[in-house]
Amino acid sequence: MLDAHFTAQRGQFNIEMPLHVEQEILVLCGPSGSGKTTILQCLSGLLKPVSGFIKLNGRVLFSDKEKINLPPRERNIGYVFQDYALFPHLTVKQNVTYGIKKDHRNSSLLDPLKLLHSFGIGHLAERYPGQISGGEKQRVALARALATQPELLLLDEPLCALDKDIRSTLRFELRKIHQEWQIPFILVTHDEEDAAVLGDTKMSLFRKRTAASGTAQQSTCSHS
Ligand SMILES: Nc1ncnc2c1ncn2[C@@H]1O[C@H](COP(=O)(O)OP(=O)(O)OP(=O)(O)O)[C@@H](O)[C@H]1O
Repeated sequence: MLDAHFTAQRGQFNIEMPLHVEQEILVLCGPSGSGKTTILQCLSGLLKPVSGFIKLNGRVLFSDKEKINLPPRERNIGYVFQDYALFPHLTVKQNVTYGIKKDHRNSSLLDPLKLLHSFGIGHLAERYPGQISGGEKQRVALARALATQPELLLLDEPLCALDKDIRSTLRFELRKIHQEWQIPFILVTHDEEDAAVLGDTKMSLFRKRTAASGTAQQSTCSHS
């Protein structure tokens, strides 16, 4: 379970974010620049919030009062980036193996090939990212993120680069993966259909101008 309430700042932009996510898919929606990526970056440890706290399954990841700010590698959070961020010089199998913690690499439970087969891409193990399609890259990125055995999975626009048919197949697969892994997912999307099909809960972000100069921006949110 994720429990968080923090504020963050990016230049003239600031946001206050209360979050409570059980084993569900929370969809974050909002216009461009409303702070969706900023929220994922704070949760994953790539950006330090200004104040507040972030707790995952009772473990404090960030707390300004307790002066705790765990680095990304100690947070146990999987992150699937918008452009998938696969290593182009590593094969599909090596990309997934990279996600497996060193002391688990010999465990049969986390066999990268088994993981690839469970995503229907076992036959692509020896190919490089430049030799596979967008939908296949998306599956590799998911397999790599889940290979770390995360307690929370963050997905930034995971389906945006894909065409309509593969998009609906992958929506269904994402829901299946979520049921199998039983961890909270936070998914950012601009797409109403993604939000409706994938989200157990939806949080909408809104931008408003706050400073007299009209340059400062603040985001607020509402749940549905
Ligand atoms: N490195 C940065 N320095 C200064 N301001 C930034 C930086 N990164 C983002 N911002 C600003 O922070 C605000 C929120 O950006 P963020 O990327 O979180 O929005 P988003 O909702 O994810 O947008 P999009 O849907 O376009 O990806 C925007 O106003 C943006 O201009």
